[in-house]
Amino acid sequence: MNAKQAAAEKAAEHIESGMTVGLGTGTTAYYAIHRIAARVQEGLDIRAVASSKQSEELAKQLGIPIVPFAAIDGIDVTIDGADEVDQARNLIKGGGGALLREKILAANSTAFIVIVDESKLVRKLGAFALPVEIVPFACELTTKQVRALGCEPALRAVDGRPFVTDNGNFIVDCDFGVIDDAAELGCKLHRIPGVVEHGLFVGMTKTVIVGSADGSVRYL
Ligand SMILES: O=C[C@H](O)[C@H](O)[C@H](O)COP(=O)(O)O
Repeated sequence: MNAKQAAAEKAAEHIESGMTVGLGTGTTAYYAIHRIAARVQEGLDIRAVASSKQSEELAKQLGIPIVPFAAIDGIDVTIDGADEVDQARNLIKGGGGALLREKILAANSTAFIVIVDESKLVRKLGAFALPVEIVPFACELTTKQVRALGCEPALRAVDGRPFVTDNGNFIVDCDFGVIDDAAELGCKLHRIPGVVEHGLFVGMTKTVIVGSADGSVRYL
């Protein structure tokens, strides 16, 4: 078992029958979805809402009952990965482009469990370029305002074309260097018209499960 799988499988133990479960996105959440699906096959009775089309497809293929966002009024537990985790459990997310739906799930969850391997742990956020989701029609103007906050934004592209999120938006990956005050930066980004959401998750989780290569896990 690898480190991501170890963290994911420990997180899946937190799910009980009757719960509404938020499914994250990415290579670590992938293992959680598989483990949850195995538990569903064993009789676990849950419904789930997915943070991306990719995770929704996977969950459906594996037999997890999926409901749309509009069908729920809250989530019991969301399990998701992260790109960086600092010592105060603040996160950078969005490496896979799913940050908007992920943040909505996290903000509406009683418990938000983050699953990572040791490589994601940092003293301060910022080595990973911060993903910021922006509206396509004002891409240049919005990016200019984001740049004025002190970063070098790069429009995310795939095969030479802008990457488009599940919500029809673009992502700019913003290198701010070390982020001293993530909450303040998050507020500044939210003030820019055209910014839909950013990948700073500040004070949103109390539970980070860190997996190690030997298959052991610890809670941060
Ligand atoms: O948009 C993607 C998400 O925020 C992912 O949870 C994050 O990028 C971590 O992904 P992975 O588990 O693949 O490293």
